[in-house]
Amino acid sequence: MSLDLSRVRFDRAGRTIIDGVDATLPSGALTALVGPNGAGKSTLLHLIAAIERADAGELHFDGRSVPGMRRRDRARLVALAEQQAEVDPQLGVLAAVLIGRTPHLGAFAAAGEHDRAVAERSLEAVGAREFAARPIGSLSGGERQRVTLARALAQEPELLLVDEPTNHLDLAAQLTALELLAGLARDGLTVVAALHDLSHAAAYADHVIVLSAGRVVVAGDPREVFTAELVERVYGVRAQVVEHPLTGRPLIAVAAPAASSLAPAAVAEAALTETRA
Ligand SMILES: Nc1ncnc2c1ncn2[C@@H]1O[C@H](COP(=O)(O)OP(=O)(O)OP(=O)(O)O)[C@@H](O)[C@H]1O
Repeated sequence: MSLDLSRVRFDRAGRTIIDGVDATLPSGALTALVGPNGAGKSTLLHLIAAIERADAGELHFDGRSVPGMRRRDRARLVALAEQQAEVDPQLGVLAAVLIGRTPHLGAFAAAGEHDRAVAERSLEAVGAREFAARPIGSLSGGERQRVTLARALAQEPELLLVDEPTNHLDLAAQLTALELLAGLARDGLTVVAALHDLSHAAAYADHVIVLSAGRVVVAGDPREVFTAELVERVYGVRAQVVEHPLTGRPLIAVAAPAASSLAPAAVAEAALTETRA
């Protein structure tokens, strides 16, 4: 079982934003989607969730076409947690998480005891149970981020997509969120997370996909993918990959390049040129 993307292309405003992406994301694993700003990470998550429709190509999960599914079936299969989720600030946290149960409710049926229990369990999992009775609008950015993830978990999906799950979180909360995602993957959930911190991706992901300018530069085991040369080429920074003194995982140390460095657009083009070569 896997999530398979084949020649996926997406154009917007006369530009090709996702440019022929081929990728196989293993199921029951945490895949990190990394790449510079504007590489297409969020767009790719939107295409996988079928919030946006690809202009070409195919997306299959476990052999089933995700965009081709009935909306309700898809909502049971895939959940997307992203920061920009619009929620009424007056809405209580538990009620907001219960929205995640919608695909599991019968037509016109209200959430029942089971749904409430799932919502509470989801809040518990992200360490946000104590906020259950508060209005969403009263939470800090990091607290809200956790509630967004809880809502996606309450959906009980097979495929969980998370856009920048560590954003707004303090150091300990970042690690807790990543541990949670890695733990869910170990329990069988297929998790795809767009991440900016390459060391986080190296420490927690089973599989990594490096995107640049809408194309896959390289994909595979993070211990093999993250080389200094790759990081320098894709991000235009100086890099060294060393062993993390506490965990033994790869730690990607970066520094600004000399003043004569390439401009970001040239870096993206250089990354892809080398890939094609
Ligand atoms: N509605 C739109 N109209 C025009 N261009 C868009 C639109 N949505 C996204 N883009 C462009 O598509 C590209 C990819 O955007 P996307 O948000 O997927 O990148 P990202 O890798 O998630 O970036 P970031 O790390 O900054 O969040 C960017 O250049 C962006 O400006």
